[in-house]
Amino acid sequence: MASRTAGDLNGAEPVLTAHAVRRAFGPTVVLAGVDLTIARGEVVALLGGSGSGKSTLLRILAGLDGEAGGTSVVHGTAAVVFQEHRLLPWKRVTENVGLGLSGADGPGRIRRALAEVGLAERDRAWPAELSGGQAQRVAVARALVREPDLLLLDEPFGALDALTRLRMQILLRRLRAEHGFAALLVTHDVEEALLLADRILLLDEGRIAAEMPVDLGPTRTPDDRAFGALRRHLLDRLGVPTT
Ligand SMILES: Nc1ncnc2c1ncn2[C@@H]1O[C@H](COP(=O)(O)OP(=O)(O)OP(=O)(O)O)[C@@H](O)[C@H]1O
Repeated sequence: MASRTAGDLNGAEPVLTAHAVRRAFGPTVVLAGVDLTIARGEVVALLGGSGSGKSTLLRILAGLDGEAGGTSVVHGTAAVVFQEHRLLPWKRVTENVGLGLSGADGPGRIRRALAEVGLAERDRAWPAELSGGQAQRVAVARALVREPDLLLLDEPFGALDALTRLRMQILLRRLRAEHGFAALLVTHDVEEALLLADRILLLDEGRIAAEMPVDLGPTRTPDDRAFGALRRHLLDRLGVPTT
């Protein structure tokens, strides 16, 4: 594990700074004081056991939880993608992507965002006519169209089959290379974290319990030896036996 803390970026400009984030539900303390900084353009994966508070933290950082303690600031625009696509069933794809978007360049931006996720031809479709993977790509387009500085991703591919999931991971990697957005990716999946992240954080007992840089380069694959070593290390840290 790296010696620096999750709040120290070695001088890089932050896109998100959160300090002493706390959240309890009744007597149960879920987040006991989380410090977190994400640099502009950095992808950070947040791993942790079921119920460790990952989604709770993401909702707080997205400004969706008014009850939390501490401070959290996004320096720019953030957009959220959840595990469920959350498209409005009574609006067509193009209207869903453009929801809340104003300005004369709106239609052009919507077209570009849909093209980037490979769905330019489905702009007139209704959500019910899409596959799970297509609907999730629309959700990604709806986030992209806002030209976010920070994407907050809560298990965005968790409900998809393995092949679609892999396609979405590759898509996200390409979009990130093209747009340079930062992201916080909540995931259960150690391989997904290693494929996509520059840095991995482990949430445990309401705090960032460990932090690990992922120095694998942009074209990493699970077949790389270094990838395998990091994978074993992380699973070990999460208490999952690998033999
Ligand atoms: N609105 C709520 N009211 C009461 N308890 C809640 C609420 N939201 C979350 N919790 C509790 O907070 C804890 C953390 O939940 P959270 O969904 O953040 O975990 P998680 O790490 O995202 O889990 P998973 O990986 O299983 O999705 C759980 O014990 C959950 O029951």
